[in-house]
Amino acid sequence: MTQGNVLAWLVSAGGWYDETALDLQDYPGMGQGAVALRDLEEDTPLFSVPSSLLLSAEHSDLRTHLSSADWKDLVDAGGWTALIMCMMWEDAQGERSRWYGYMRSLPERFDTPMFWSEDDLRWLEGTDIPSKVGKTSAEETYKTKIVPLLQKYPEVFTPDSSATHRTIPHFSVDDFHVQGSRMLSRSFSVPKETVKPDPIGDVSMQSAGGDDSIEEGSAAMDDVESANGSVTAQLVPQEEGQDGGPEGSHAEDDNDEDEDEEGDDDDDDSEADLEEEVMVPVADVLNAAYGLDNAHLSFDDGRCKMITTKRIPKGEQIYNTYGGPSNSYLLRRYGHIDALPLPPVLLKKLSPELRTWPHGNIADDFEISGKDVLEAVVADWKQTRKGKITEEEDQTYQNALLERVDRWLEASGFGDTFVVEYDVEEALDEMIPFVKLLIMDSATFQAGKAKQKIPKAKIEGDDEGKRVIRILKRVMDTQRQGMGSDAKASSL
Ligand SMILES: C[S@@+](CC[C@H](N)C(=O)[O-])C[C@H]1O[C@@H](n2cnc3c(N)ncnc32)[C@H](O)[C@@H]1O
Repeated sequence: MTQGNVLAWLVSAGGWYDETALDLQDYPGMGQGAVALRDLEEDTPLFSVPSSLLLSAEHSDLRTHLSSADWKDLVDAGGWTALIMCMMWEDAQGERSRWYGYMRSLPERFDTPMFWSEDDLRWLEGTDIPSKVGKTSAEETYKTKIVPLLQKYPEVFTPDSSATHRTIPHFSVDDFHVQGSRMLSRSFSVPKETVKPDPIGDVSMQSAGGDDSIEEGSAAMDDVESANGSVTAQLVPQEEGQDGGPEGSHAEDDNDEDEDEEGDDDDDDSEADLEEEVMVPVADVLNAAYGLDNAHLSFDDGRCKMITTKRIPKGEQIYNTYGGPSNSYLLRRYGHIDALPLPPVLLKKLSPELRTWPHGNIADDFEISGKDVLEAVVADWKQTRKGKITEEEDQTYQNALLERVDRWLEASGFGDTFVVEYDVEEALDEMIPFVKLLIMDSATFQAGKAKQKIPKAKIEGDDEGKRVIRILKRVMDTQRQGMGSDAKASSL
């Protein structure tokens, strides 16, 4: 089945779409997308998907084939492991799966860095992307959580003879990556009540997991309260830079940000406990580009409904929103970037050579780790001492810095990563006090500690101010050098 007739499948499975309003077609560089077949006014319903067709760990019948304990283990593996396993299983069910037509429409190949060669990945060095791809941790999850189940339940995990639509072997590690990537680039986060255990399927009551036991990742899509009170969902990150994915379970990385989406971080309980990661058939055929969204998915009356949010002239593409994330996020999860004309106010901030290609993504950012700042402070200190430092002095200095880092983490309300956007003010408001705290003399540090104070984000023209600027410049230079050397290495 092609994506074109996933619409026909939707109707046959109990969904609805307005065949006078939209169809699917290929868009160069984007894959398939939806096109308006006539002028569409704002608030025009395009299609609706009953909640029973949302593909979630709760809705899949897989759990009825495992013992309660094994299902619970799978769910407790965190993140999206259970859903990815269910997707592998549903795909291998062939015609027996309720989602057969949908599964057949999903891509098997992706352009995301997860599938790049080592050589190509070198182009990303100096960015935060390689550390977040998490291929190794995904494969570890596959080995420790998936393989034991495949071995224990060989009949359950034998593909049906009708499941011939795949080129990648069912239940292989490649399948795990493919389903994980499908999920990363297409899943929605919906209110948990939308995905109650299957209302029409034959899910048994033996699940040990139950609704609340599914660990959620932070949302791939954001749920917000719409004007009419229904809950809406976007294919987006909850907040900029908070990314990751199925990968605690599947693929992403081991860093803090991703722990959220992996569901490993239970501290952030409120959203996670209320939301469930699901695949919403057909809603995920819509592409997105910054500022072009003209339709939105909402949940109302037990159905997901795609509705236009603007007038869409006949022949125009119908876009959802992925929430306007940065290009690094887009590339990692979706395999593409937004390269739109940058507004003059941002262009002015770029160096002349960057202005020669005046395109980009206004949500772009990059991360500077506290460790990089620390290293710049140490390098600056060594330079001012002209290298005349004993090992003992070095140790004492580094220990003092660590105490200050602890103080920063306790008292500043900020973390140990600084996110720099086009508007650098916010990052500087965090980095300047951090650097000042690291370089201040011991008496001032102790006095500030006693008064529970953190330095202000203000630079004076005195020696301290000059030193702060020198250190920040060093941090930026180091970042830039990292990128330059990657490009050189890659072109060899
Ligand atoms: C939710 S799916 C949309 C349907 C997809 N085009 C397809 O053919 O299945 C998201 C994927 O569509 C593609 N895509 C979406 N928006 C895009 C854009 N603005 N530019 C390039 N590719 C885009 C990316 O491959 C992304 O991973």
